[in-house]
Amino acid sequence: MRLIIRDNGEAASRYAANYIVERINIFRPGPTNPFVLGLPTGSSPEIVYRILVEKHRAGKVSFQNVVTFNMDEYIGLPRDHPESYRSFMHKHFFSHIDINPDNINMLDGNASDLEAHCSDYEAKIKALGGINLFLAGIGEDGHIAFNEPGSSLASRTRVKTLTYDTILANSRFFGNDVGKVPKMALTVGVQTILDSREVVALVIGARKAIALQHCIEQGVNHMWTLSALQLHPYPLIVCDEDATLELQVKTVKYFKSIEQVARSNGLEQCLPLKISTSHVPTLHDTPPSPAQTPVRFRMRVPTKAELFGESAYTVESGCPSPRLDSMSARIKKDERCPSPRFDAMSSRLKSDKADHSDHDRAPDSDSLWRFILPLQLQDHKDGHSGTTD
Ligand SMILES: N[C@@H]1[C@@H](O)[C@H](O)[C@@H](COP(=O)(O)O)O[C@@H]1O
Repeated sequence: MRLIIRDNGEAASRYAANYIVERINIFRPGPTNPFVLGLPTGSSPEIVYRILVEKHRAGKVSFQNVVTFNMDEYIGLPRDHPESYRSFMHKHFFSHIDINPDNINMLDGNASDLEAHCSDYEAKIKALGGINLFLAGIGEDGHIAFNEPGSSLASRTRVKTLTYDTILANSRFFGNDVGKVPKMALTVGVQTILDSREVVALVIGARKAIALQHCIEQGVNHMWTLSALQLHPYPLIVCDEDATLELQVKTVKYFKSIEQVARSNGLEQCLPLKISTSHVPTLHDTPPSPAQTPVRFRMRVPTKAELFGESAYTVESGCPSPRLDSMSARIKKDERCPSPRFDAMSSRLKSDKADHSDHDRAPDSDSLWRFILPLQLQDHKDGHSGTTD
């Protein structure tokens, strides 16, 4: 996960726009090799579109060989309604750039067969070889596109009923009249987004802070579908300071330090020039051998000694591999916290072996099995089959 934090929405949007321009230009798209770009709507990406248009006018980028797929569209709203996402895209972006109209793909919320339309949309993305970069927008409830809380993380383009939260949030575009906001929409699925080679999510404003916190500091959860980005190999979140309000200080500092350290080493936080696969790795994949990995992806992994210094190792007899010690072993005994909890825990650990540092050691495999086996036996006794509902 890469998190880029900028002072305000304008600066965050500029970063995202520059990033998109760079990715298109590096790709060098042509008529038979188009760059496939996923696009959002909403107030957040408006500045990105403005900057992309400026860059296009300045001759910095062409969209002639770019094919676009929009994320979502309301169902039942007339195509030319000012709040349809089709109108939004033409107003803010398509009518100002050199894109070939045939290369614009938008979901049609008035299609006669919505389900067939959604399958065709997926098929078209696939036929083009997948999406190179999906610029994603998120909602206050953590939805990505219109994948509302509870959406399957394996979902694809489909019909979706909007939550009351989303209807309420979007009523600002409909004269604050909740009754005028469509209750259903078409949206690409979470898996459609995860299949893209890169995802850049734009998170602007304090009202998105809780969603960002769930996405970054908590686990993957279908109630915050943005969090599915944790499963993507190249997710980039670009946000403003306000959106970080619910993050821990150490989280913000860490992500800022990643960017600073990379830059001080002459690197930007950027990806390999071309990402050649849209396959999202799973735990079942066999990792490629170094010989199979193209040179441009190969990175030398620093040794533990380089990262932590030699003193951070303890070598135990009978265990030839060096092992990192724990923080507590580096604190002198008389500086250790004398709290009853610490004492109770350490005395329980001490009972196994006299040496006080024992609790820093990983349990040997025998003791692990002693712990795991009774649980497994218990499972069988209770008739657990190991399957889930
Ligand atoms: N379906 C759209 C989303 O695709 C978009 O990301 C979101 C954010 O909108 P805003 O940027 O106005 O908060 O709005 C709607 O809910």
